[in-house]
Amino acid sequence: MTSYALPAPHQPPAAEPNTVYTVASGDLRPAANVTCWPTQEKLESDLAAAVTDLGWRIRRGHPVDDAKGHGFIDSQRAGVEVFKNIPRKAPLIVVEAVWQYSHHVLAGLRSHEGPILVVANWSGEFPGLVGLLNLAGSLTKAGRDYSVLWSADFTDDWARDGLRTWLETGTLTHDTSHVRPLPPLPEDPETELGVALARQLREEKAIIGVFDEGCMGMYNAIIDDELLNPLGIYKERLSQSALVAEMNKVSDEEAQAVRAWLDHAGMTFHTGTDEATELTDAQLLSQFKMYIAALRISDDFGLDAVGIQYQQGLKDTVPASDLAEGLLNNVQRPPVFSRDGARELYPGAPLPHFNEVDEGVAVDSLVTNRIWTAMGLDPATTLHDIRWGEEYDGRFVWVFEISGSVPASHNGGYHKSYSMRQPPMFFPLGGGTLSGVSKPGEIVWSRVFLMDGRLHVDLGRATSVELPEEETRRRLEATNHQWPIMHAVLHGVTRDQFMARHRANHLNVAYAPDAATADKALRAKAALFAELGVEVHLCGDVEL
Ligand SMILES: C[C@H](O)[C@@H](O)[C@@H](O)C(=O)CO
Repeated sequence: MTSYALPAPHQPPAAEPNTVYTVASGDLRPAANVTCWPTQEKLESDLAAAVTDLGWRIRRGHPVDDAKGHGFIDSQRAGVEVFKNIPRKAPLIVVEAVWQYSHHVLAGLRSHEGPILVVANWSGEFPGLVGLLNLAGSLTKAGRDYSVLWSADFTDDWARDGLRTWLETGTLTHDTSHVRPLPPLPEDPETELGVALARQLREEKAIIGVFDEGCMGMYNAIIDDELLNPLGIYKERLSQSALVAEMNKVSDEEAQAVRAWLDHAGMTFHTGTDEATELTDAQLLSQFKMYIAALRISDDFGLDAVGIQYQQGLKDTVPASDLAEGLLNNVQRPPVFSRDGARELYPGAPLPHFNEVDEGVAVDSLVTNRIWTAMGLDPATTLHDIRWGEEYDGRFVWVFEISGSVPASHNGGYHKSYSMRQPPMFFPLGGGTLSGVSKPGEIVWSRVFLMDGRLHVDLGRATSVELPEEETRRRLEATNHQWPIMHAVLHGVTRDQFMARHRANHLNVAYAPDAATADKALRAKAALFAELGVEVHLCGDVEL
């Protein structure tokens, strides 16, 4: 008999027959959880109706907290506790109408032994589809099997059939026949360029600056050094507090000069005076200080790309990082000098910025910057959230909409770009966006992701299309009108194929002047990644 205080083994409850358990992962920010809760309730009741009609019972795995005003799992700890009371082998549905932090549920999902389904409502109102895609990417990285499903309200046959299949078999497979492995590439100038740039990267190495790794539970967005370093890419781990310290050293005059440059370039700032709900001149001044500080620290550390987490910690300290991020990603941007004024920093070039410190985006932005620059193209690149989409005029047109900024060239220049206050529920201290409607044109889209312990990249082609002003407005109002939007038509990939395959909430986009050049740039990118040992997948109609 031991005298030690042995913990009593935990006994999860046994699964009940014909019962499906549900959990809902939320944001960390109470304002977001409370605001989004009615929409989540509606999705949960739609789903429950469908599950019940199929002859199953639904049981919520955790109660609604009346004092908090919502029923979301709002921290990793809360998730760990919830999963203690969920039968290990029961079928489990993660239900998401909102942007959620995957790490709230990842610990529980990793050790869950029953089938897992992640569902979201096909709606732009809140980033629920974005939440689903992040969890899918995170589970893929974790090597945990799961299925996914989406529907406007779970009354349609497609969703009900899918639900039935998952309930009966524990798995749901979608058509992903649009994905194929990279065939041998032709020996041409694009392949030569991709291979040469890959070798340069591996030999000469690059450094990405990461201001506080691991944003909003995005486990999929952290690439281990062991997988990153063989590409020639190394992380410089930086603290957001150093960024604030550096911001405090920037003078008001320097920040005002950035504002004056942008005013002169024709950018519109929608300002007011109420700090709580409007964009103010003071918020903007702080954002320009961040832009200057980020460049100075990047110069100090010799960075080739930089990412600012912002959404934890910094969101309670200074206004949004987005405006700085959009500026960094553009070729034409307000000049910034070293502290002694002697040198312009990164003159005439973007410093690729990866929003939300998504390291898959970091790798992608870095190589895109190099390929596009070498080809003499505009290297401005950005990530977008895969937010939502609907048919327009017989085509499925995606709403790609990142939560705050794109390089101005994507909007057709600063004179077509505007800045609006970030939504208070996510951004208590405000700050402006760098928004606009992405110009029509040919694009290459891509996503670097982790699967089976390896790096992969999906590559495809798309067209950014122009929609009538009224339809653009409708789409903005149906989502976040403050954020930059791209109307994207993917080449040879249906809505459901894309949703089924994509392993992240983000994708990268870069423009080319015409279709033939976009195909060439994609080819160079494929060659570069293949040379680096990244597994390349071509998605949809891709001309090699
Ligand atoms: C402000 C929100 O938290 C956003 O950051 C979120 O919707 C995302 O963009 C996730 O990619």
